[in-house]
Amino acid sequence: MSLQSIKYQRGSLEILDQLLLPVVSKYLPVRGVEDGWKVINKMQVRGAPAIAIVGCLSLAVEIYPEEFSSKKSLRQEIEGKLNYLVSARPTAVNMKISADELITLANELTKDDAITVEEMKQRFLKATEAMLEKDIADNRAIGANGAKAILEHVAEATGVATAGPVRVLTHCNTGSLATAGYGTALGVVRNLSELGKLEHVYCTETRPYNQGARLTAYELVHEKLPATLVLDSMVAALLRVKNVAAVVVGADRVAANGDTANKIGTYQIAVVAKHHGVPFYVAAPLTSIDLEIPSGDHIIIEVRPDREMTHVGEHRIAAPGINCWNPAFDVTPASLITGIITEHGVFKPEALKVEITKLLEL
Ligand SMILES: CSC[C@H]1O[C@H](OP(=O)(O)O)[C@H](O)[C@@H]1O
Repeated sequence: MSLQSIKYQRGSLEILDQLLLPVVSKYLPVRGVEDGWKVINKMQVRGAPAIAIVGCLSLAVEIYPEEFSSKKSLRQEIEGKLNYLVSARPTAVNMKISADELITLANELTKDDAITVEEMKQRFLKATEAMLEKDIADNRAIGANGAKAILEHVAEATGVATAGPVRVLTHCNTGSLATAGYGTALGVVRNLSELGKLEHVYCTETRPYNQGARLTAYELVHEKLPATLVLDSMVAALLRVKNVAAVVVGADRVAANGDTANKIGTYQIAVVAKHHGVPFYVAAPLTSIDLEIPSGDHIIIEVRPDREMTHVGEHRIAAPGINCWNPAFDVTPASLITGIITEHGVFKPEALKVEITKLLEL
């Protein structure tokens, strides 16, 4: 059984079909952009960073064997196909940010008379391929920064010099199955474990797609981490009786003021964490932070098919004819977020825009 969500070599891309996990581990070929759009839209691959990487690599495998008559035609192909891929799922910003960066690269190479059309294609392929290793490196940095921040917060809150092993709660799936590897919020959990500082991790089932029950639990059991699955409805009771030291979740789009769109259910977990005085952290690479939108009010929330709620596989679990509301995400206001964990450090929401702007100007 594999935890590798993406398998790529130049000219070939496969994704682990996450709709079949954890029962069946099956890889699907992605032969081009149309396949890429479909596997993202159907959530056969999901997770903000993985969406961007699979989307961009689907274009890489499509143009790899092609000959282009001019740099202009290659640039037009790159721009048109990347903008199409952005439409596969609207909430996560990673695909949009990656598309904009690669289109900027294509424009720069088009203008550079010293670059041939074949050299331009090779430079584009290398730029998309670099996303894989960069994502893993970013996630390892997020893991280390997040574990340090949580342990420091707990030490200060409990008046000890060094915090002992801690219990944490996470939501949805933010691990190797949502990224190129190691994960964001689950990367923080992995780093705590590597430090010998993970007493226990609780993961929510995360209805209706069940990313927690099917994917996060799968990753945690696979790595033999001390973990317990809880229902989404159990979070308040869990925080009241189980001495959870911190909550750490992922992000699909963080606005400039720190408001964060993440899997549906995140907002209510943040409210419950506030009530119980439990610090609430968001783990997000810079590729999930959208400084172009001022607040979470501007984030488009994807609404998915009713069937995801009314059925588990082919088995109907809801009364025929009932209306459904199935937003895939909600927005947690910055006021409920203790810190935003990035590969460059952990930032207070109110400091995010200034700090990220400084980083981007470097
Ligand atoms: C590092 S994954 C970020 C984010 O993506 C997941 O959503 P989905 O499974 O619908 O793609 C979830 O919101 C994770 O927190």
